[in-house]
Amino acid sequence: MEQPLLSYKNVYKTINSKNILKNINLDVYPGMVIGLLGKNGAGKTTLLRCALGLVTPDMGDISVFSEPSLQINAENKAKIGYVAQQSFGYEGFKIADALALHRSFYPNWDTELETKWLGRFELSSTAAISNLSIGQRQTLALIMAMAYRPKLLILDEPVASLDPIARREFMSDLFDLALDSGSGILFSSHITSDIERVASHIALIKEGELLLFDEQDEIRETIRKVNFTDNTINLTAYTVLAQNKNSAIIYGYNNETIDGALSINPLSLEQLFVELHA
Ligand SMILES: Nc1ncnc2c1ncn2[C@@H]1O[C@H](COP(=O)(O)OP(=O)(O)OP(=O)(O)O)[C@@H](O)[C@H]1O
Repeated sequence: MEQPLLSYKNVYKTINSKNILKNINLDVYPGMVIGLLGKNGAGKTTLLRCALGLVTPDMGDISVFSEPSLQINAENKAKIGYVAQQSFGYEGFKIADALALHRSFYPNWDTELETKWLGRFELSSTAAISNLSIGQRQTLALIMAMAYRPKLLILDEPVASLDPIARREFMSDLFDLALDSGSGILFSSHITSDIERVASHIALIKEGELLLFDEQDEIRETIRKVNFTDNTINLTAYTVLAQNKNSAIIYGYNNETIDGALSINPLSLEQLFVELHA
């Protein structure tokens, strides 16, 4: 059977007595583009940093290319692309020099892709990195992470500072990369429309818990908001993601009748996100 590129098994992390990650189980396989959606402080960055061995879990196992994440060898490290939420080195460099240095670490560097993206995002190779805007720095960081066609790409809010056109183009490239190179991509975002546009799978994290992880199509088709007056309604056939006196968010709905339901409505990803945080 195909091995996951990245696998979290029963992962817990506590920082300063606060439970930041609670029993995370998640597998990233080749071809998957997983959108990790969660509020500020939900644990997205911590989850991503655990995969890179930058944060050590208290319990559970994380493997990357079937190796423990805390002991990834150099060959496997070169197959991972990572763009952090902020921070970008190469201050004092021109774009061309920074790219030349970065490229020298990666034998599989795709120069054509580099040139195409520099052109597309209007980055001049003679520009000084210290003069770039935040969005331009983010774009360059993305080029640096993607041009060696990593097998596993981990992106922490990769497009937050990009304008809508750049975001759209970058997101579509991301999807192509996964399809062309059989890579797996795990990216965090608050922007539900971006996730809807490119993610094959959605992982929804709330207060350190993965509430939902599945194919986007499955989520779209089987998530419903059920309204009712009598909260003895029987929803045991479904995964209930949230419930109050008069409504519930259920998962696994297949167009059947639910006795006692006043209405059963589909939800967009944004509506689902809002409902789960109400
Ligand atoms: N090194 C740390 N020391 C103390 N608290 C931390 C540390 N790292 C993370 N946390 C806490 O863990 C929680 C999750 O943080 P994390 O950065 O993973 O969230 P996030 O979902 O990425 O948030 P955002 O969308 O705002 O980037 C937050 O409450 C944060 O304050």
